[in-house]
Amino acid sequence: MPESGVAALEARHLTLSWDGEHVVVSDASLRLDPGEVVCMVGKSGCGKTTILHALSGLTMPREGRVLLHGEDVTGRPGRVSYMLQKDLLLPSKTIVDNVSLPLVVRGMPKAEAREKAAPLFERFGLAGCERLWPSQLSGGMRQRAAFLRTYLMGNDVMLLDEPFSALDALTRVDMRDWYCRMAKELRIATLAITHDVDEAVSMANRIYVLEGTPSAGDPSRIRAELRVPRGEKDLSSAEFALTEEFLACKRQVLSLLGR
Ligand SMILES: Nc1ncnc2c1ncn2[C@@H]1O[C@H](COP(=O)(O)OP(=O)(O)OP(=O)(O)O)[C@@H](O)[C@H]1O
Repeated sequence: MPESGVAALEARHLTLSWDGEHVVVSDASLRLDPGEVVCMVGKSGCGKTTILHALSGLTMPREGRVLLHGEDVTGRPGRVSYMLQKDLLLPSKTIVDNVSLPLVVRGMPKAEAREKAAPLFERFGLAGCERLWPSQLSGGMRQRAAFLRTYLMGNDVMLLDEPFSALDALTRVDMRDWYCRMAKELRIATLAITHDVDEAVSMANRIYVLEGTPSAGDPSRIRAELRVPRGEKDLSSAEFALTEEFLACKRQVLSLLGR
């Protein structure tokens, strides 16, 4: 159940447009509670990334507000952690310098930033990788480094744009499990965009389904908010994906998407 207290991140009645004229997303309200993983699915071009931009403060909504732990952060970037589709690690920096970059950019001396990042390497499955170059890591390890850098960027709210899409199928399954465990332990509230319905249902506590075709003048809105019936057993995402409950929920999402 959503917690009754203040949401980690809340969007109230967002109406979004790129040019101030054409509405891409209309009246979208959503919330993330501390420590929960929420996914957002919808057809290509329906406005998922547009919503993440507004939630991250990179763009100003035409209408509506964004609240971070109850504080109005509408149009104020740098308050939540936002990870783009590509890992974008800088090839000329070691992993420790890549992940501590957000702290250095904010003015922290390099040595102090490295010290702050160091204890998290183990938790992010990167122990021993501090001095390696991005090219020496596998795709999954690079993605872990990107998660750690994103985590150091802000606070306990992560916005992820298709975080696992560049990984091979098996690595993706492992990474979903790892991410969900790690996010639960660190109480990171996550909103992840994915095109993969299996991924959404296997990872999320809740799923927002978007509908609409803004390019055809039909602004997107949140069609449904589904609670994923994960049960009390604390199954990993891979284990949950083998249950009847998973299949029933997947059918429901696919039907809402018109498939
Ligand atoms: N920088 C931009 N300037 C103008 N229009 C944009 C910009 N970015 C996106 N759009 C338009 O806004 C609409 C929503 O795009 P958005 O990228 O948010 O969709 P999406 O659901 O994330 O798509 P996908 O799943 O393909 O990544 C599209 O019609 C797109 O062409």
